Amino acid sequence: TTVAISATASHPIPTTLYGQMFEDINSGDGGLYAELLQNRAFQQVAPNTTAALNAWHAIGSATINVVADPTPVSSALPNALQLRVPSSASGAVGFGNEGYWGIKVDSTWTYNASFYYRFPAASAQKPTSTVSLVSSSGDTYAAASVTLDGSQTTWKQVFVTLKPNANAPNTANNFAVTLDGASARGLTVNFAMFSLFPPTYKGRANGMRIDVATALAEMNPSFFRLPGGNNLEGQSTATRWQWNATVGPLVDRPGRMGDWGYINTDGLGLMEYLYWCEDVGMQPIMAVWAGYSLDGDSLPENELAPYIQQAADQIEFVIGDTSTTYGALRASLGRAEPFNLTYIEVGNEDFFASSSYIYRWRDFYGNLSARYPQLQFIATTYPFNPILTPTPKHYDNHVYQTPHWFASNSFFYDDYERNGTTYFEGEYASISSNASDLYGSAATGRFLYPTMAASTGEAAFMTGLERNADIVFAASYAPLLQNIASTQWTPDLVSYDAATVYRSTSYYTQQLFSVNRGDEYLPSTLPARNGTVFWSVTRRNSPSAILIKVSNTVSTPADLVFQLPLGINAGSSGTAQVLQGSQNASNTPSTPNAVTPVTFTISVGRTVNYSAPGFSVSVLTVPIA
Ligand SMILES: [NH3+][C@H]1C[C@H](O)[C@@H](O)[C@@H]1CO
Repeated sequence: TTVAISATASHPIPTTLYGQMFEDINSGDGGLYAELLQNRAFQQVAPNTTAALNAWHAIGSATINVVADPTPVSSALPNALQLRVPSSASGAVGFGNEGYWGIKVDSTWTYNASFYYRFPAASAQKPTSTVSLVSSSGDTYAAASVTLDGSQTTWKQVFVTLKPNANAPNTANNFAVTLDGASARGLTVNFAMFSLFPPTYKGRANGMRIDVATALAEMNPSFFRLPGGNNLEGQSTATRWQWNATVGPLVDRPGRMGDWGYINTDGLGLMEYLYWCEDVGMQPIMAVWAGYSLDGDSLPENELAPYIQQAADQIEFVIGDTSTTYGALRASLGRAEPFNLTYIEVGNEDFFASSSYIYRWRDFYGNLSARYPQLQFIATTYPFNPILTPTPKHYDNHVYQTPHWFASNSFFYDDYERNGTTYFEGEYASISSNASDLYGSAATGRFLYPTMAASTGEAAFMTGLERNADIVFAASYAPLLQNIASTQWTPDLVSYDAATVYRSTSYYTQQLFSVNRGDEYLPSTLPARNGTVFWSVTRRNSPSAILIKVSNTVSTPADLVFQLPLGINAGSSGTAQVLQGSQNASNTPSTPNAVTPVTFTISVGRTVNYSAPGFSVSVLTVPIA
């Protein structure tokens, strides 16, 4: 196939074209958010239940129980862990936390631990507690002593640093707090708001896990959609995500039952998201809750006002100057300067509640755009179905489909009317080989991890996003992250356990496109709409180059001859970065590097001759003078 490349760009590649969709779907707690202790503050649990002790266990003859403390550490955290030492105790007594399905012990790290304690009944005792990192088989990697003062009947926070003396061979390790039983007989001590942090990405306080954050940053993302997805919406109005519950001291954050079946600590809150965006160089695409929750309830129009106000307050917190109420709150939390914000997403997937969105959009958009005319608002129903007023300038399209669908819909946006509307392809992924059961199990075709069929299908679709980037301003694969020990949705772009990050074939696909996006689109001979090989050509300003992306979605190699535009001064060689594997090849925890990009030199003349291997994603870089 010969592909003639035009010298005249048709449209710029928006700087926002590639980014990330985030929500806590085992992606925040136990994932990107670096807190190592699970159920660290006994949030949203019923006292005196076994479930309240999730991830905690007693050590020695101690008994532990989650109690509703009569004088709680804060109104947000009513529960405490109560340790009772039997009168006959001897040896170590206390409790441990297993982390998020394990704790990585790294001897190069300094861990920061903290907790609150108080004695419900004053005691003359001043027992020494040992705070430690121990293997489940009893090896102590790090330990520090903290005296617990029996006269302390009100809450006192203590801090220790832990420096392991060795790397643990695996993640079967616990955080532990113990007393010497013999010297603590009969004592009762209450504890609250534990925390154990490793070093964080860019050293940010209350920040992100370095290895996961690094994998995400290495995609060169330009935006970060937050806080969801379904996890914005709540199973009910009462359990929706509320920005104001996620900012301020951790001890004041109540947490919430997330929409993926587990409690969110909200330690990763709005301010942490915004600092994260800055640390990586992304702009937020920030969602506001818009009156619909996943139980199917839409608020009636006459009840929207307080929620519109809460959304306005959320925006004020982000961009208000310090003379505003919530700009001042932000300043009081250490950040006087407003954050960068352009895009607001109004709700999530409101095609599930299109009829109420007619008034919900009208009122949320109407109020918020009047207050913040400089912001861009994104609607989440199907484009122009139903008709919304005022007419949205932007829509968020989502699609979960088969590899074949993606390869067959590379021209999805070519047929879109050019009427001033621009589109956010906010969630897309090849998730199953079974078109008639997309959301089924692995047994019926669901992908547990992306495969090369999935990734080349996505890449074919992405060449279409670049060709139509005059109306597509942003695109992101979803979901972004999963903890393989507790998964809510597959496949995901990046997977991890307590020790290791696994980059999928779709991760490398996203990375190849995002890192090599170029600045303007160069039209070229169109691929066949119903073909199997797809390409996109862009020009990059600095360093000056022509970038040719190719996806081959079938097993037979594709011989391509790219005719460089006349008048450009290409050198005699370029590079090819190629991700290639068999149809079902996949990077998994057992085969983490089955398919990784390789780079090699290609010869360049008036043409670039390239044979795209079967099931491959390629980026050809042709430097131009
Ligand atoms: N059902 C998907 C659509 C929703 O917006 C996300 O939360 C889910 C996983 O990406």
